[in-house]
Amino acid sequence: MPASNPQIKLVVADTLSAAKAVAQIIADQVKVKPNAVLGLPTGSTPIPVYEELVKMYQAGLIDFEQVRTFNLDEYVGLKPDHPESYAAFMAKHLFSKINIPTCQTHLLDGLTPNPESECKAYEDRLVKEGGMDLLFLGIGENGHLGFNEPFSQVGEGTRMVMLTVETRLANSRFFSAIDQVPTHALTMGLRTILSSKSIVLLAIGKKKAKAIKMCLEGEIKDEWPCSVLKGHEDVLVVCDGDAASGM
Ligand SMILES: N[C@@H]1[C@@H](O)[C@H](O)[C@@H](COP(=O)(O)O)O[C@@H]1O
Repeated sequence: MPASNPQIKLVVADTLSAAKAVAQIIADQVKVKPNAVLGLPTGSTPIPVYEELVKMYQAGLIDFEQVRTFNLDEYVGLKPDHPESYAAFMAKHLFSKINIPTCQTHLLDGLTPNPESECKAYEDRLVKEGGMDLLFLGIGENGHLGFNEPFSQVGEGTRMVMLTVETRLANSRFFSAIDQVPTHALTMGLRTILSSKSIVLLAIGKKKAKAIKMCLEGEIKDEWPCSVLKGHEDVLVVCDGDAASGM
């Protein structure tokens, strides 16, 4: 199925093959550049990719010793050991199972008393490390990238944002009730996302079909943050048939 924007490449595969394809892209990047800087997402979509990377590591097919990572986002107000913090998610699904030194994994501090300086320091650290070589993205049902909700601006960097009710509702499946879902988050901005040298986005399931359509087709629209990817020259979107069914 060709993408209407010739700059964005699209691959449609079954769910497991899609996750394996993304893991292979990450492994290939690390093979070419052992100290690659990777941008990483959370959510349910990346879990099979992280499982695949762990298997590759255990089989001696990938070495994370020199890799550096920057996570896309973090909830405000959750302690790093809260099971739904993104710090805990990354430790559980990836970092505790591979040989990456902790000092090379970067996450925004959701407990910071000064979000502005925390976000600026995060951007500065990313620049100091040479910027992202490869950013792996998931996507929200409303087209959010990281926590850049609809009407985020393309010029925005890492910052604190308020979450939409629909995002809190979508993510409430991980919490005991919607009022337990944080109202704010720290997130890389769309400008930060677009600064990555290459981007691979994985989308699985019918609920992502509209967002994927807006990502690949038509103009860049403020209501659909994912549509800004049309402005980047090296984006690969990997989908299952359901996520690609809107096109
Ligand atoms: N901040 C994250 C996003 O980075 C992620 O892409 C999205 C989709 O999650 P899932 O893969 O569970 O659908 O969820 C959260 O809101």
